[in-house]
Amino acid sequence: MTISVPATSANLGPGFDSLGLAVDLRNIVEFHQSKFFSVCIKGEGENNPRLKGNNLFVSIFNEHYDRLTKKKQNFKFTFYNQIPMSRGLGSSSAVIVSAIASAHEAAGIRVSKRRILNHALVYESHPDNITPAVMGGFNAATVEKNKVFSQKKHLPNYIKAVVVIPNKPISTAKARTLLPKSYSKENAIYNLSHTALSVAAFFNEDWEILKLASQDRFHQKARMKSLPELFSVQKIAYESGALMSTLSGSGSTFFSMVYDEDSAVIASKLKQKFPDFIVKELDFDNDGLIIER
Ligand SMILES: Nc1ncnc2c1ncn2[C@@H]1O[C@H](COP(=O)(O)OP(=O)(O)OP(=O)(O)O)[C@@H](O)[C@H]1O
Ligand SMILES: N[C@@H](CCO)C(=O)O
Repeated sequence: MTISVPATSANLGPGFDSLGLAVDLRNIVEFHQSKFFSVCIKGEGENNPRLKGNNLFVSIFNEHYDRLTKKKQNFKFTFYNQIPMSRGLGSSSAVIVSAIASAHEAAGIRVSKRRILNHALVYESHPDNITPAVMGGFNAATVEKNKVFSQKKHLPNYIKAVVVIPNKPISTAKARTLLPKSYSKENAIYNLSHTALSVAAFFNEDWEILKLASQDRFHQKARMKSLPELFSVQKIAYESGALMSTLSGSGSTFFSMVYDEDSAVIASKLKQKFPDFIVKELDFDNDGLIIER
């Protein structure tokens, strides 16, 4: 059985805890029943001894497998990880979604994507990463009574993502403590109107308005101060022709949306200016969670 889940970029500027999209960078897990429990990791996290034992995936998998089957069973898991951890590309969401989907498959229970998404909400209370991780594409999402309500837009292949991944991990939990406890009415209206405009722009494929629509007053500045090079990353991305350029999730990655034809030039300028950071040109992902039986 193979389960794969894409990386995601959340917030997209003003849409704090509500907007997100999926990019074509995946964590894949293969597993089968076995006499002994074992974990083999290839790619991101392969040198991290903490992931070899009862990691986030394994604990969520066991919780759901035990609940669904009322049985204990050992599995051999092999992970092929492409999503860098704690860089704002939704590594935790990918792991959560993958573990829940894997447990249902292992138990022989077919379940809808919507139900997997609602289970994921138990482990990550904001829906902006878990929704595109499950559904793919661009998503606007909210939570009511412990359920995710979301709308998806398929992203066309003539736009691409350019992500700049600094060598500094940022924990989401810690990055959330940097934010103000309250916002002024003026700033709340600013973010509300820019989020509304962003959603309309995505659904109408009006990419040129995103530079303006994706401005934010809730979280980016406070978080970017912990890695001030990000202000230059954003400036260079815009000078080179990016359609929008925003902190990805809680950072440290910076996400830019670009026209396909500009992608190589923008990525090469960013690589030249930030040789210590990883720069990747990525397609958007419209599939989300994929289960191969
Ligand atoms: N491949 C993995 N295997 C097991 N656990 C993982 C894996 N990737 C991430 N995690 C867990 O998720 C944590 C990182 O989650 P965190 O929310 O801080 O970052 P992120 O999801 O990468 O960023 P963001 O939510 O801003 O997009 C790690 O410390 C680890 O506990
Ligand atoms: N909306 C979340 C995304 C990171 O998981 C945040 O910015 O804290």
